[in-house]
Amino acid sequence: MEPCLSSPQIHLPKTNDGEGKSGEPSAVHVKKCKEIISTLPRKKGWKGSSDYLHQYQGFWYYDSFLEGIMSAQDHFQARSQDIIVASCPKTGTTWLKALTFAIATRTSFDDSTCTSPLLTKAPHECVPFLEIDLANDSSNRNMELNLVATHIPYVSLPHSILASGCKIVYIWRDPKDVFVSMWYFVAKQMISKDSEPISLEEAFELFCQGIVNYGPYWDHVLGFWRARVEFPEKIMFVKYEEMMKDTCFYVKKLAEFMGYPFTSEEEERGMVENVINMCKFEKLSNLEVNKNGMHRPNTSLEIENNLYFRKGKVGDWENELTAEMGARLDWIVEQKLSGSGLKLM
Ligand SMILES: Nc1ncnc2c1ncn2[C@@H]1O[C@H](COP(=O)(O)OS(=O)(=O)O)[C@@H](OP(=O)(O)O)[C@H]1O
Repeated sequence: MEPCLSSPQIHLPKTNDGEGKSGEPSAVHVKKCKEIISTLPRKKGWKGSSDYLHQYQGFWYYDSFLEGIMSAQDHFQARSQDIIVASCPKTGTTWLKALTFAIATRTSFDDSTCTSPLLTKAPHECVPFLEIDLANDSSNRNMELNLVATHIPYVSLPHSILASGCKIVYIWRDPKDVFVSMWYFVAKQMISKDSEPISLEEAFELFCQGIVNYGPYWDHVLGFWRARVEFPEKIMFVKYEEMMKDTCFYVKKLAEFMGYPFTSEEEERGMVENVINMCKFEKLSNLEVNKNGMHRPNTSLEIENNLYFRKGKVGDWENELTAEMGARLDWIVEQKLSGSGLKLM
C-alpha cells in the first residue's frame, strides 16, 4: 500500500456550494474566504502603503494567493500518479517546471525537439499552478500531464495530495539570491504600474522577519525537509546551486525519481543533453514567448513572461547586498535550520 504522507491540520471546512463559471470561484466561496481573511493577522507588504500580507497557518500571503490556497484546500483532487513541483517563489520554479515537463513529455517530441511545447509556451503555462490555475476547478487539468506546481507550504497542502501519496519534487536556493530575485520581481512590477518600488533595504528587513509572500522562507523549506526525512521515497530535494553545478546528474536523478528514467539508448542518443539544453536559461529566456508573451492575459494575475527570467546566476546577491546583509541573512537561516540536518552551504 502507498504510504500516506503525514497530514497537517487543515482548518477550512469542506464546502458544497458549487463552482462559478469556467473555474471561477463561487460567490459563496469568495465570501467565506474574505470573512476568514478579515480575521487573520496582517502586516504591511512589499507593494506600497495600502498593501498587506495576511498570515494563514503560519505563512504570509497576498489575498489573491490565499483565496486560491483556501480554494485548492477545498477542491483539489490529487491522483496517486501526480508529481507535485513544489517550491517557495524565486527558488528556481520556472527551471524545474521546464525540466520536469521536458522529462515527462520527451517521448512525444523524441526525434525532433523543435516540436516541444516549451518552445512556444512559457514553462508556467506548461505546468499549471495548483493554487492559481487549478484552485477552483481541477477538472480543467490536462489529464494526460501528471505535473502540477505549487508554492503552498507543506503544512497547508490540500489533503488529497497527502492522502494520495503522490511524489513531490522540491527546489530550494540560497536565501540571499532568493531575496534579491524577489525584490527585483516586485520592483519591476511596481515600476511597470508607475508605482514607487519598495527600497531594497526595507524589503530586506521584511524578508529577515519572514514577511514575504509564502514566507518565512526558512519555514517553507523546513516543512518540506521534515516531510522528506519522514518519506524519502516520496519527496526529492534539489538545490538550485547544486543543479547548476551538475545539471546532467540531477536531470537523470529527477527522471528516475519521477518514474521516467532515461534508457541507455536514450543516453547514447543525447536525450539528457537535449532536455538540459532545452531548459537552459539562455535558451528559454530568448524565446519569443518568454521575451514578449504574457501569462494569464486579461486577468488580475496577468504578468509578463520575461519577469520570470532575470539573470539565472548563482551568487548574484553579491552585486546587490552588503557583506553584512549577507552574513545577517545567513545567520538567521542557519539558526532556523540548525538541528534539521539541512545545510545552507
Ligand atoms: N531556465 C532557468 N535556469 C536557471 N535559472 C532560471 C531559469 N529560468 C528562470 N530562472 C531564474 O529563477 C529565478 C526565478 O525563480 P522562480 O522561477 O522560482 O520564480 S517564480 O516563483 O516562478 O515566480 C530568477 O532568478 P534571478 O535571475 O536570480 O532573479 C530567474 O532568472
